[in-house]
Amino acid sequence: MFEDVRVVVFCVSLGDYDQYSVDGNNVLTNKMIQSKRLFESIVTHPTFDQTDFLLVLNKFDLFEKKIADIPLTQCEWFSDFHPIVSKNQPNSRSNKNNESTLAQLGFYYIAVKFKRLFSSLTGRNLYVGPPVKGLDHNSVKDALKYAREVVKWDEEKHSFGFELNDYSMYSADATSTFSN
Ligand SMILES: Nc1nc2c(ncn2[C@@H]2O[C@H](COP(=O)(O)OP(=O)(O)OP(=O)(O)O)[C@@H](O)[C@H]2O)c(=O)[nH]1
Repeated sequence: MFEDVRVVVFCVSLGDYDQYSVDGNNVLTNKMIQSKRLFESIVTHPTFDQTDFLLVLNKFDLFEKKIADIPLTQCEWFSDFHPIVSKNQPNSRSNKNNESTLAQLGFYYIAVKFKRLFSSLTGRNLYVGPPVKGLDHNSVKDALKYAREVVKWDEEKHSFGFELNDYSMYSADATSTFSN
């Protein structure tokens, strides 16, 4: 842990929502819930009380395949995920009609979950990058580029002395799509 960190990049595997492993107390726990607990402990650490956080949701390729067969509600934290998906392409990975796929809706829902959690714990805004496919070099590059933008916005905020709007491309503003 370093004290001069400008932005903390917190990485979560989207495929963890139906995975379980034994936690520190020897209890079999959902891996997304484990990530949530780690997230809670890190974002509330006094070292980071002025630090921006960027959430990177990884393994989107696996998530696209998995969510077609295994409902997101498998994870207790996501029990209120009831998306309205077009009958024409409920699980499609293509997006020909500009309609969101189930995986995109799931991604967005998880991003909002983390954003609300972060804001309830810190009173600040969590940045969320675009979905990442870790095996795709360009996808990782885009996530890192986004992290640099967050640092740049933070510098501008301080030099101009005003609060920037939430530039996060998956901001919590459009949360009406989902119930909380
Ligand atoms: N398909 C896919 N594989 C990925 C992606 N990102 C990383 N991996 C692969 O995932 C493997 C390691 O990642 P994890 O299994 O998450 O590593 P870990 O956190 O040590 O493992 P767990 O604690 O078991 O989750 C490597 O084989 C990576 O190549 C991704 O976005 N998509």
